[in-house]
Amino acid sequence: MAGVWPVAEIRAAEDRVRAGLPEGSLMARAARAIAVQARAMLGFGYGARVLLLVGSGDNGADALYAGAQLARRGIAVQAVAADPARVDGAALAALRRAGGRLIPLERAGDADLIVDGLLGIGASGPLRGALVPLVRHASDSPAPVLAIDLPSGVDPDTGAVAGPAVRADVTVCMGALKPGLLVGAGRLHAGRLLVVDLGLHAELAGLTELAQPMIRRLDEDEIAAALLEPGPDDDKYTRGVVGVAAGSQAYPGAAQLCVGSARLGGVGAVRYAGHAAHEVVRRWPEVLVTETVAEAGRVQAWVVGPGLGSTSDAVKSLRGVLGSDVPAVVDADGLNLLVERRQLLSDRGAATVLTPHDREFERLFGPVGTDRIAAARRAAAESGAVVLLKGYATVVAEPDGHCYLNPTGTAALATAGSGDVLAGLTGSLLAAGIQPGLAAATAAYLHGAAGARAAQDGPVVASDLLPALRAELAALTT
Ligand SMILES: NC(=O)C1=CN([C@@H]2O[C@H](COP(=O)(O)OP(=O)(O)OC[C@H]3O[C@@H](n4cnc5c(N)ncnc54)[C@H](OP(=O)(O)O)[C@@H]3O)[C@@H](O)[C@H]2O)[C@@H](O)CC1
Ligand SMILES: [K+]
Repeated sequence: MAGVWPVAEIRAAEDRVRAGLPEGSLMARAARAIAVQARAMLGFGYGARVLLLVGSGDNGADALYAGAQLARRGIAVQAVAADPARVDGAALAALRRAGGRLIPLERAGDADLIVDGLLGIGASGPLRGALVPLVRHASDSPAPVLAIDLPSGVDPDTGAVAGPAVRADVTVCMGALKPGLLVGAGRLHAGRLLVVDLGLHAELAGLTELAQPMIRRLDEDEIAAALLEPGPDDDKYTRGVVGVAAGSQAYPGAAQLCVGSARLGGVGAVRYAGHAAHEVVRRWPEVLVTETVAEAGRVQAWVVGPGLGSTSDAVKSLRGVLGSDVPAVVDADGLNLLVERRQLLSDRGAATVLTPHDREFERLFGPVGTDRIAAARRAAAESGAVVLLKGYATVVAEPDGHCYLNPTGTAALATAGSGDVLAGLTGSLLAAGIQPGLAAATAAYLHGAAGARAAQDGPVVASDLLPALRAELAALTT
């Protein structure tokens, strides 16, 4: 598990660590790690050309010290400063002693690697002044880009990109993950992430005095551990039964997709309740079908909403599910019906997971804005539900403020029916007994990984996600 830390907490931990170490030693470690990664990206040494983009803070100093190490290895290092009058003097002197040079942008030659040391966690607001042409230069160059700590132009806490921003191939992150590397546009700009251990984690854990960091990124091992494998004594009821109230005469496909993924999350059986029963059974003969939620019998969790429509029967299904005493996932039309029926949520005793995309979120909770983590947390606190805010990097927030940032996913998942698959899978993980926040985060992870797997074979449609999900689950649990 990786903790993800807001800038204020990273600063506080950094101050404590720094206090116990000789002056400059953290920066020396940072520079060493950057130089090692730069050489790995260059693939060769002598004669290679590196261009450093240097800002006026410590991010720029990191770049200059790393550049000095590269220059000592025979690499031709040029540095361009956003403001030559404000670069770190000692770091520039170190670069010069090693043979590197500070030059104006107009004289920068072709480079084999660009190092972005313009802004790190000291960034605030959109890029100003002289930084803009430097970022443009990096975008226009064919050279790969290594960003130090954070791609410049990305907000460290939210991942928002409000103007020009560096698009990195690799980001060497100092000390601890920041939210901006994992969420919003920042995830796209960061490229491959490497974290340099600067000894901050013990301090960060101590600072919060929490068993878990408030924001986490799940890794593959945790996902595998969350997927409870059935034991030899399990029957279809001990493994959990999930109910699906989705689809309608107009949208039977949503029911098929939602049921299709609900079958895969480790449950013993799926019950379907709705007007697409005929289509569901034709596609999935093992599913137990009824017309209404009331007739469906006992389940351990429900999914309600995909393709449900807005008829009086749709409202009945929603009421039936939310009136039950088992966990429920509400998606799509279910979310839209909730807008006028919020008391259905507040009256609930069991857990609820809401899975909105941005427009559905806005109808229920107001605009998402640029801080997706804050938006999901606000909605979770307000509704008392786990909120899974879909996006290129999905955010799952629990009512007490704990969050998961999903590391998997691809733009290929933005396709019709993809959300039906995610909702069904989330419901079956809930029915299998996984805690609501973890179930939602696990479903987002598997859905994203399945999307990436399916995309390897060409353009993805939602039906392709079902075999890809099976393959993903098999790869994780065997
Ligand atoms: N974490 C750790 O343990 C370690 C961290 N280390 C490193 O330190 C970095 C943080 O350094 P930092 O605090 O000096 O801030 P940094 O990001 O260089 O920027 C400050 C400058 O940017 C400017 N500026 C701000 N916004 C701007 C904008 N939108 N557009 C234009 N300019 C803008 C701002 O200008 P001002 O507002 O003052 O006019 C100021 O001059 C961190 O990311 C990591 O690389 C490692 O060395 C070792 C251990
Ligand atoms: K940077």
